[in-house]
Amino acid sequence: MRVYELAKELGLTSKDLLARLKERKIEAKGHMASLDEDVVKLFLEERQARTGQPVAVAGKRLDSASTAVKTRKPAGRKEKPEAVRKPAAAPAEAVSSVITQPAAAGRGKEEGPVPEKVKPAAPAAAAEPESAAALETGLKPLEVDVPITVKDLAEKLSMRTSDLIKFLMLKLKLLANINQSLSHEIVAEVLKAYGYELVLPEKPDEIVRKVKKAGKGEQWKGRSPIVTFMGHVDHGKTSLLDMIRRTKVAESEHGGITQHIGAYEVKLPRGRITFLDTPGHEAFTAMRARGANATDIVVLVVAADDGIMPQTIEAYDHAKAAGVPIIVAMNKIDKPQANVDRLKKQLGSIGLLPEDWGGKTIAVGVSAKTGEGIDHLLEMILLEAEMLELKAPYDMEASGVVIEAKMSKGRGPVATILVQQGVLKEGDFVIAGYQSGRVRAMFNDLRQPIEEALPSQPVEVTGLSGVPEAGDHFYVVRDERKAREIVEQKQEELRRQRLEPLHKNHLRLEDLHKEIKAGVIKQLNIILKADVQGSLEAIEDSLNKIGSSEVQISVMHKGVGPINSSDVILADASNAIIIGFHVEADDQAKELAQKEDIDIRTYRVIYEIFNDMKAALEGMLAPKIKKNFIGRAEVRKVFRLTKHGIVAGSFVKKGKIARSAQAAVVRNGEVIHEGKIAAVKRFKDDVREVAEGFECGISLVGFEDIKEGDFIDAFEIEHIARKLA
Ligand SMILES: Nc1nc2c(ncn2[C@@H]2O[C@H](COP(=O)(O)OP(=O)(O)OP(=O)(O)O)[C@@H](O)[C@H]2O)c(=O)[nH]1
Repeated sequence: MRVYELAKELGLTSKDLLARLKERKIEAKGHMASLDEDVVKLFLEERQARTGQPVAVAGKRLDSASTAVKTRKPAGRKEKPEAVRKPAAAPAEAVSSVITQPAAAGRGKEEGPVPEKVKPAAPAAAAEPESAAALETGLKPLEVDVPITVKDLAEKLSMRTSDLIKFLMLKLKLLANINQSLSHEIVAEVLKAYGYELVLPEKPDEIVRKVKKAGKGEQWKGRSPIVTFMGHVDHGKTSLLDMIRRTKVAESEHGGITQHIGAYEVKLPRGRITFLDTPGHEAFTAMRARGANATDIVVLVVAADDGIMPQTIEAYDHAKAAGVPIIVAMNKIDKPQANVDRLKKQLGSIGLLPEDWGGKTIAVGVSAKTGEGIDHLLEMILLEAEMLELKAPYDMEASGVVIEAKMSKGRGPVATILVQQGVLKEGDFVIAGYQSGRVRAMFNDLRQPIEEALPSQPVEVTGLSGVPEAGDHFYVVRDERKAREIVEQKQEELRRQRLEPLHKNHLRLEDLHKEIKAGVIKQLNIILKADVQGSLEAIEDSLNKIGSSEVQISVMHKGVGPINSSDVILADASNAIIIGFHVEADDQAKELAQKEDIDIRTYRVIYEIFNDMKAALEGMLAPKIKKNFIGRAEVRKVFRLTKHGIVAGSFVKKGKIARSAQAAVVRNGEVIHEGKIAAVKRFKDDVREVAEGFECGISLVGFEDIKEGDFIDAFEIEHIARKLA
């Protein structure tokens, strides 16, 4: 862990922390200096003594089995289900907080968990209590592979299916049929009511990975840094990568034009660098969300003639969320319009003040056209890499991540993979995502056949049974029979996942208090989108005032414009809530948010945001009103009728438009009006609602400025009972 990271964790500036280190005669050269694990532990323990905050570090791993320092992963909720994560720290309520149906919010503790007529019978396969954690909660562990259908769960609990359905309906307010599959959160809730604690069986992958986890006995050696370029469109990522490849790879002993495999290595006198050619920050975050942390350093490319643009900030936030060090490449300095000073000032304004201006960010002027500054940039990358002291175990079976994969006509499935640990050898049997196979041939980035690939080395492999996905993990399995078994089980798992269970993974404001109480989160992550820059600042200012020593709001990303899918992906990866002020989510984002279960809240008034967030943080009450989207109509023609005033001749594109609903008028992605619907008409008749695919006339109360091309979104307002702490 480095000085600035620990400082951030402790809520200090790097300068303050350096001063404290100095007081204790602990040597640290600057904010980038690496700290001894014992030092980190010391500071964290002191904090614990002071504040009671556990000795845990957000998002960072302290790699040592010996130290008592625990790791907390901010985005880890998805991978680690409540019940297995920490039964002792996540008691009853934490589990019950994750039920999808908002109606469940009104459930009180006083309601007994076991329905009157549904008496639990002894389960068929209850395991013996094995852990001290289990003893504390008084629940018996029961292994259930989730998702599981209602029918199978009933069988497991030796109860009648109809009784389980009744229980789900009465107690969890879930309507489920017997073939409905239930997510682990719901299963955990059911089990708890019957005196059991959900224990998930180990996944085949995990078993193998556990065996493969590098131990102390392994031989750890240095490895080269893996670098990703990110930035605004057209700022020159591809050109820079090309320039580096042309000048550096072609210069190397092999010469000639190189083959593009989505990643390549550059050899320099001081060391090697692996460049990943990912298509953008969304891919970067999507990979990270799947646990494929394939990047050590991000180079943020900003064109010096254009300056910082929305996607620059987006890329920066994605890199920041990943906790990856950032180097800025100020590109296109050959252009007469390039203004490096202006760019440095802008960088300062977003928290990336360059070193030569007194800041901490390495910012290098480059030109992908003339090659100026490229050597310096590479040098800086290597310098940063040295600070990171990147290491990997070598003498073990290889594992890593798939960068890209495709089906080749002549060669079958071809995957570019990045070895992260161990040495991959020709003939190794590998599992990659849902595919497996023996490595038939391997090629380096120059398309030369090789027999071995070392950590940090990108290679193209052939021989897999099918095409894996980018971000999939791969690993070598010695026992081929076992490997096939694992792949079969994984495919079965995939099949079950596709059953799309009723589930809930992400944080909703309503759950916040319980999560805080359970010690699961201490920070409410927010992604903020607004129609204008001024509002962003005002909202962030007011949000910053809410936090207490116990809980805080952290704005992970903010930007002007509609909520897009990149925001949703970031929210997914960082377990954030999205807040829109005078903006709506675009269709893609809405769909993705629904799929990933991301909470998107839109507001018209700043103090409502403030109030909701404050209430949420205090854990006093859930927001009282919830807007449920029910449909969208596109305005095709606007009429004026003598009796009814302005009527929007519309076509219902999605869902339905109901007379009783609340309406929002959306123009160019921005909400310009919200209010009641006055009437919905089919031809001349007033109707209660109009369904998808039909035309209708809509008039709104107190709003006549409707235009062709506007959208009218209909919402049903749901009142949710207040919950007290
Ligand atoms: N003059 C000048 N032009 C550059 C430089 N770098 C890139 N360009 C030009 O800028 C344009 C965009 O460059 P790309 O490399 O495609 O930009 P990109 O960031 O990869 O763009 P996307 O992949 O679309 O996100 C191209 O026309 C390049 O020729 C540079 O240093 N100087």
